[in-house]
Amino acid sequence: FSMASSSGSSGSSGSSHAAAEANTEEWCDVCIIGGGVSGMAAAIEIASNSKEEDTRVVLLEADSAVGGRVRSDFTEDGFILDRGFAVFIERYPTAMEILDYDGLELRKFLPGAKVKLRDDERLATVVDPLRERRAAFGTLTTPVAGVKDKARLLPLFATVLTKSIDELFQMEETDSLSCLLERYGFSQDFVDAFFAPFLEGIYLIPLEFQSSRMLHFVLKMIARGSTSLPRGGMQAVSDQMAANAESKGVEIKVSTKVLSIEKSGDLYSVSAESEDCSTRHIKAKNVILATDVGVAKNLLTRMEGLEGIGALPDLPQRTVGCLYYAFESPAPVLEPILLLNGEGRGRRSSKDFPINSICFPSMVQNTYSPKGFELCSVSVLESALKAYSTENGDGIDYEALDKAVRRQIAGWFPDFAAGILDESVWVKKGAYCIPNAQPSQFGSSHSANVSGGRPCGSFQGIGLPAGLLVCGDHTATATLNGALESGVNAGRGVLFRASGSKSSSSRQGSR
Ligand SMILES: Cc1cc2nc3c(=O)[nH]c(=O)nc-3n(C[C@H](O)[C@H](O)[C@H](O)COP(=O)(O)OP(=O)(O)OC[C@H]3O[C@@H](n4cnc5c(N)ncnc54)[C@H](O)[C@@H]3O)c2cc1C
Repeated sequence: FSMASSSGSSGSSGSSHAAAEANTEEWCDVCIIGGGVSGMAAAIEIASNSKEEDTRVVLLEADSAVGGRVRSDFTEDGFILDRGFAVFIERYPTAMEILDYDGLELRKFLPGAKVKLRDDERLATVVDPLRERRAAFGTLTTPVAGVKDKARLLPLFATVLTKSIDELFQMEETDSLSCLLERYGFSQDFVDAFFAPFLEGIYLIPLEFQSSRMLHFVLKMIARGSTSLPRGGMQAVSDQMAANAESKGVEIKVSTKVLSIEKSGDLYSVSAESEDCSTRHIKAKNVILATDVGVAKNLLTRMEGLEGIGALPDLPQRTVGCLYYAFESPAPVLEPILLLNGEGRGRRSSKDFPINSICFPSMVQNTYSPKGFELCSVSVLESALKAYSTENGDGIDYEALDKAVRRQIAGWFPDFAAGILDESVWVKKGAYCIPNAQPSQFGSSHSANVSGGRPCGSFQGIGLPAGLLVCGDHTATATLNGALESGVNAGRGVLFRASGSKSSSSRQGSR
């Protein structure tokens, strides 16, 4: 991450255990590597359902706090900066099972979006017909969509609402762009103005590289429920999971980076380096590898007998950027709604027009800014970030990107332009570039586009020894829900092994 003007976020209370004893050897039943939401879901599943009362579950997290890609920073002057713009999609089935929504104190976005169209100073409003009952269907998307496009929304919504998630994932797969243009017959103009900025903001990749399964899945989730932000930022999701796991006896050790896994007899030996550079060796009956796909591949490849994993093609990863601005109230848009750049090709996610979407998180959840101030979050996709990569190619020219972003926002809100262009009025609070934000969701043999999660006892088709399991969003869908369900799968895999039962109720396969 690269960021400015913010302090670190709070870690889990498990951090107190992180001070390593030098070169000690420990023992546990389950060692979980990675404290993102998938690893924590696995830990909770095991700790909640283990038949053995004294099952010892240890979770090792390389970073200084849990959460992985679901983290926030808290500035000293009272702003919450999620590490990349993210929303909480309430309808996710596994999130509904695992998380305490009341505890998150969610505040909802308005359904729909406001869209900046080319050559139109006003922002057009797109209303979700299913939840905004006051809107007559014909006026839903004016002026974003023509009459034919409005009519074509009906079969799309009928599909996502009448089919179950599993049925949607079983439909013939194509890329999302072909699906929208050819299967549903939408016009290119409507796709460019609405679907592209909306969906690409969620999946971080152009529609042609995105599975139609994900298109149907995300539309179903959004049509059926609300999107929202937690009171404590997205980090609250991770902190709640960590607290839940710890309350059930899981030991979370942060600042503990796993260097290797070895199999010795029936046990695994996990070596990890702590912050003070001491090494800890943990013997475990079971290991769950809950890191991102790149780290998982590296650790597995170095294990005896699994060297073949190294020859597998790397799963492409998607990068996303996010800029934050703080300014005195009022915000240019007073409703809690997402703003999309619907200006079309060449004027979205390009060098001169880098913005994909904008949000004022403080209008959704007022904890995101101190009283009297607002926060603006600007999402910038990979193609625009590339246009601002530094000469040596390993960084982003944030100063130039910031200028282009301000110019573009000022064009959207001419009445606020002077303040937006003035760095002392709209103060840049943070700039993030998140590489490996999401694994590819389409086009390779192990894309992350599987409902329920792939079998956790293998890595991209290569079987793993008993007791070694893999989870993470790269094994399901590249979403919070995918990560959670893959973690539950892996947890059940461990429980199944412990039970020694032959009758499979585990989720070694799909849920
Ligand atoms: C900016 C952004 C916005 C997003 N927005 C949304 C959204 O709106 N809706 C949605 O559904 N999804 C969204 N996602 C996707 C979602 O956040 C991820 O799919 C999910 O969080 C992945 O969780 P995970 O547990 O699989 O992996 P991770 O979160 O990557 O967790 C892996 C953990 O392993 C740790 N680790 C790595 N190496 C080691 C090691 N050697 N030893 C110990 N620990 C290690 C890492 O530090 C990390 O904590 C977004 C992602 C990003 C980046």
